[in-house]
Amino acid sequence: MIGRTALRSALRTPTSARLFSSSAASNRAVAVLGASGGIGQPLSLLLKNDPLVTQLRLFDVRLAPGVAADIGHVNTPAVTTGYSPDGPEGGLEKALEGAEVIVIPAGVPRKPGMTRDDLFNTNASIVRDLAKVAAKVAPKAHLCIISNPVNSTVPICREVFKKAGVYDPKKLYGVTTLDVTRASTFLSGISGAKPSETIVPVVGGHSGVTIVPLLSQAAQGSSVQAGEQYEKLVHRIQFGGDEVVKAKDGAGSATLSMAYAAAVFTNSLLRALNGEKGVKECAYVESPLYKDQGVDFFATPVTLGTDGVEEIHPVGKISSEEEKLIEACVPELKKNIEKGVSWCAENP
Ligand SMILES: NC(=O)c1ccc[n+]([C@@H]2O[C@H](COP(=O)([O-])OP(=O)(O)OC[C@H]3O[C@@H](n4cnc5c(N)ncnc54)[C@H](O)[C@@H]3O)[C@@H](O)[C@H]2O)c1
Ligand SMILES: O=C(O)C[C@H](O)C(=O)O
Repeated sequence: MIGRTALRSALRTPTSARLFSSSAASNRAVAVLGASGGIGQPLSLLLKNDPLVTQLRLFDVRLAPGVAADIGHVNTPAVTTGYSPDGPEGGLEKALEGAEVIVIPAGVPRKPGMTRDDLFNTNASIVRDLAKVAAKVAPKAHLCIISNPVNSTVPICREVFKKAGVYDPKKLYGVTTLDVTRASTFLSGISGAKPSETIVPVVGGHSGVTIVPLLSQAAQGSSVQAGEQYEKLVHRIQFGGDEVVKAKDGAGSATLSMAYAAAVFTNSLLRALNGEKGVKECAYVESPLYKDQGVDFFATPVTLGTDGVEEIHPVGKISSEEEKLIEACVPELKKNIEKGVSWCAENP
């Protein structure tokens, strides 16, 4: 039987070095907007367990003080406060005061038969309104966008921040870590290698054909045979979200794996902000790589530093199959980005 001390230490010991890697402690205030939702709750719990988070501000239009009261009883250092629009703690503005990292999973999820773009009409205004307050109260914060359609909601945030005169392209990220997580899981299921050692860069955007896994760059990529096995794996990575939506049968989309992925991304960002060198994650950021084709945002591996995006890495050497995947990705991504930008112009 495990003793109390051993149990306590096991509970505190990272189960995944990747998830809970830490570096020098600093004061870091992280806000989660949409904190009571399917992603927001487990994400907030994981962030409460991240030693780099010193203040955790949870905002939602419902239930956030309750979620914060619950999570606040976990005996880790992050001071946790819940904020609702008309609560005594103050609303969104109060939640964002002094926030350095803002993670946004607010918005509606898909149901079977829907595309992520079908969420645009509802989520565009939710994200725009949250971004407006962030631009006013925490203009220097790093903004990590989870709300779908990410391909469009990230450009919407850029437009809001530009209009407020506070846009810094180094501090705006679409969180695509779940695609990388899935690619690692699915490829390791085939190769037999440990998932933690199976690193697959995933580039492009975050929906269907805009998700481009670069299996040729993974050490285990050669364990996948060209042809049907390769195509099935690519399809599974590109449409992994649909797999979960179907399995949940009307009750939403990926929440737990997304919370994990966002916690990984946030921890990487915090480590970089704290001065750790060489922290790299794939993220959907404003990028020069495909701008000549009208695509302002593109996910590739990005080195993070004390000011956010430090270096955007190119796609690198890819196979002819991957070239075709990028050819399919670019026009779709362009459409999604333009949709966000023009909607913002019409709905400032
Ligand atoms: N980027 C990704 O890889 C990824 C993965 C999974 C889900 N998502 C997206 O994340 C979003 C959230 O998914 P979910 O499953 O958590 O949904 P959910 O419905 O369970 O939770 C959303 C939460 O947002 C809150 N909310 C709505 N409007 C708000 C506002 N104006 N301010 C603050 N909070 C508000 C709701 O009250 C709710 O608690 C969806 O758009 C989904 O498509 C993205
Ligand atoms: O599929 C969805 O709608 C949610 C998310 O984008 C995902 O990839 O799981």
